[in-house]
Amino acid sequence: MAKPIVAVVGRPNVGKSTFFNKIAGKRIAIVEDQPGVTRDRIYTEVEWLNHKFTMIDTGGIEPESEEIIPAQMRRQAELAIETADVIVFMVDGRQGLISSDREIADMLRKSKKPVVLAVNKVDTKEQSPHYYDFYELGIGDPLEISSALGLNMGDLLDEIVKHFPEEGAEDYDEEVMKVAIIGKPNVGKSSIINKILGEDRVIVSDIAGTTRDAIDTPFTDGEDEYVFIDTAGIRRKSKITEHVERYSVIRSLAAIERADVCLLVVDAEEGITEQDKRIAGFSHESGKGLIIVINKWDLIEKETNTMNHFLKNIREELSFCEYAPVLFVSAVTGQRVMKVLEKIKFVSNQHAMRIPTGTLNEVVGEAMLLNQPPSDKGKRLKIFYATQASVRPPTFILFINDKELMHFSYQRYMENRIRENFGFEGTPIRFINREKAGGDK
Ligand SMILES: Nc1nc2c(ncn2[C@@H]2O[C@H](COP(=O)(O)OP(=O)(O)OP(=O)(O)O)[C@@H](O)[C@H]2O)c(=O)[nH]1
Ligand SMILES: Nc1nc2c(ncn2[C@@H]2O[C@H](COP(=O)(O)OP(=O)(O)OP(=O)(O)O)[C@@H](O)[C@H]2O)c(=O)[nH]1
Repeated sequence: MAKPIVAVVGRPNVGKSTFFNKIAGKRIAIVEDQPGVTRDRIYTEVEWLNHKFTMIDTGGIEPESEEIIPAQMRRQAELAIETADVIVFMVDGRQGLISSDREIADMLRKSKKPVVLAVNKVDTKEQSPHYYDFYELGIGDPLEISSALGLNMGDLLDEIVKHFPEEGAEDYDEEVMKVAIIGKPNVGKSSIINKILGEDRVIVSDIAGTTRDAIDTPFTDGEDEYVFIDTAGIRRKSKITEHVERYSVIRSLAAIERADVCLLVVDAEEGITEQDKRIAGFSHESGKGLIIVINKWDLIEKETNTMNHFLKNIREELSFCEYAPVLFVSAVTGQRVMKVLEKIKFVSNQHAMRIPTGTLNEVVGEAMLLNQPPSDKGKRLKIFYATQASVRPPTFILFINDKELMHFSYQRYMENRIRENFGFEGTPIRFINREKAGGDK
């Protein structure tokens, strides 16, 4: 099930960043510490009452000129409408209702997306003098909060999670391979899609009962069913160029959430950029399969080892996702483009692979014999038992004597042993360490 996305919108200065930081800084925000992952405050992972979701910050509007603000605000609201499952619309309880609030409210209402109206800067127990005015916006009951003081955050989060899609409300059948094609503008995403679709593949135009058909591209290849997620922006003929990098990253995040496998397309001439690292990092943290596609390979002058040099550089720049296969393609000449589909199918299978418990424990046991678990103050780490708890991504539970003794490097070693034995190419692997009660300590 795709993790829901929540976006916060509102005019400048109502307190969106303060709110975001409050939520992100709280204990409810879980951010795994993975070395090498570029992070900034475009998104944060939140867990509330057993609901996990991604909250995105559509970002500050540069107060360049009075005219530019409404246009940017509209763009922000549009982006939230396109990408989010629930929108938090924030207004200022001190300043009260102003015309640009109405303008955003109109857009949100028309979108029919669930919207939670947050009246911010209510720092005391007293109601905002403007409280009842906000009913005029036609978005239901306003909820008063103070982002600065962290008041009523729980009520707001309760309200947000109430609007999430039902568990199991999936867009597509289990066997459909959901693929997000991500990457910077102009790297050749649509050229690759068109090349793949151009060959003998059937584009399925009518998938009944989904609202997603306008933005996705489902197709079949023989028996195999695929869907390219959120291709509307990519395939649109006349494109509105996404000037703000943040917006294009947010769009990628939304596509990644809904996908199983991500195809990160990179321009060979440009190499890996900060933006590529950011979205690859998100794919990794979201536990998706990942394939790196170096496109425009026709433009590179090749000497001996050119490919190896590239590969080395990619591994350095994207060290946290060494598992991702790399393909060198040209959408223009068609070189190796058909390998892309093959790889998607392969990675999708790896992502969903299950290892029988017996076999897994043989490998874990052997790994412990080859390289003794670490010890501290005379106490040695013991792994009693391992089991694969879930797929997509493959997640292993290790029953151990003491969590303190499990070091990152040993976990890494275990991961490598598991990969050597079973593959898992293209997918991240997760471990959960669980102390075994009453175990032999
Ligand atoms: N009193 C009070 N002030 C707040 C509260 N939340 C935010 N502020 C203040 O409001 C101002 C604007 O807050 P920001 O979080 O930067 O607002 P924003 O909506 O992100 O603004 P942009 O980035 O310009 O879109 C800052 O001076 C905050 O300190 C609150 O709950 N109470
Ligand atoms: N030489 C060469 N040019 C390519 C290749 N793939 C794409 N291009 C060119 O690169 C430009 C951008 O290609 P698009 O497919 O539109 O890129 P995109 O990533 O979909 O771009 P956005 O939709 O803006 O994100 C076009 O002029 C393509 O003809 C390639 O493999 N080799």
